[in-house]
Amino acid sequence: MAVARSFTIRVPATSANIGPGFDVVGLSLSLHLSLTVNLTPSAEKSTPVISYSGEGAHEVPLDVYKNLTTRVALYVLRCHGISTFPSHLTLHAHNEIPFGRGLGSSGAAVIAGVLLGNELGDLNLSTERMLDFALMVERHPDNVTAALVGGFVGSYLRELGKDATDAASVPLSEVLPEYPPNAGEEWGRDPPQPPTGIGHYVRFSWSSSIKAVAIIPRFELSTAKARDVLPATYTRKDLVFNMQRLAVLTTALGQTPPDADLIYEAMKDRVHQPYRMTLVPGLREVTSRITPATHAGLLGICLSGAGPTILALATGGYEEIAEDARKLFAVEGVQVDWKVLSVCGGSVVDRTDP
Ligand SMILES: Nc1ncnc2c1ncn2[C@@H]1O[C@H](COP(=O)(O)OP(=O)(O)O)[C@@H](O)[C@H]1O
Ligand SMILES: N[C@@H](CCOP(=O)(O)O)C(=O)O
Repeated sequence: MAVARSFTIRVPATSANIGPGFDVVGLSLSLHLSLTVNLTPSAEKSTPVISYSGEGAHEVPLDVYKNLTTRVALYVLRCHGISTFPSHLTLHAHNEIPFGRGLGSSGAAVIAGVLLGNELGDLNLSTERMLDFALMVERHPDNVTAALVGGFVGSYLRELGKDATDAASVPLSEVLPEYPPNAGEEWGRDPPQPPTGIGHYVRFSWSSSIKAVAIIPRFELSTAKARDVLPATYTRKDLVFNMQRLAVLTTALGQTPPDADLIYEAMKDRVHQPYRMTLVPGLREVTSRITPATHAGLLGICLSGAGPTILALATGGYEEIAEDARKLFAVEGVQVDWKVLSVCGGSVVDRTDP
């Protein structure tokens, strides 16, 4: 019988897009989802026990077949021929990442699940392979890549051949079935294996003088809903507008001292933010009225991920930026909380001997 062991998994929050980099760039930020995992292998079968504290505690399912993290872990295990969780598994999640605010809570839950599956199955998967698994669930690479590898990261999805495209396009319900097999039965169909090498990434430099002020409205906006408002096609003018800015931004945020004139303009976007204005009252006012001219220290300001959080990148003046954003949101009837965050490292697994 395997020996008892425990380990922890720590995954950061992320802010995706940073203005023009829709579905391309992400930043890992200093709020974390932490899992403490204990295993006391035993011949007796038992269902894993999950406990949970922090953000989302009142709404997150504690059933392993419904919880996003454990469903992803089970998907990874099943793809390696392991159809159940080990017996006597207890899992405590402590979460600092608010749900549905554009700070990558679901991406963090998915990465935590991939890391959990990798550890429980002793699979020794490479970072690239773990990314493949994450991308079968969260199908835009910006959050999951930044959450896994950390820092300021750009990524693309490889163009897949027909078979690999079909494999990567199976419905989420087949990747993550929400039900266990009946007692004594096996799972039905084999889970869809991720194609190899779906996502590719590069880490950009990040100036350590820059902090991120997250202004977090007290309402949730699901990423799915915020993607539904986006158009299917764009004009060449709008695409060129974004590509010009993104090319400059990825280098400008690594320079010390950062150039506010360059960055403020380079964080503008025409691909997602204009369409999401209707979903985030106050977005237009906050992003247009808080500028380097009105707020010393501000470099640029944008919607964080799919929103509703607004991310201000700055070298100082954090409280003034956040409090003025709070007042602008209040005019629209939106209450907010705010935090000053640092760009941090990626996910960490800490194995401790019992
Ligand atoms: N730690 C977690 N454990 C389980 N499910 C989670 C966790 N974090 C997020 N989720 C799920 O992801 C949903 C939020 O995802 P999404 O709409 O993409 O917003 P965002 O990723 O911007 O926070 C939550 O409502 C919840 O269902
Ligand atoms: N590129 C995605 C990013 C979604 O990030 P989230 O943190 O809101 O889940 C998008 O803009 O839809």
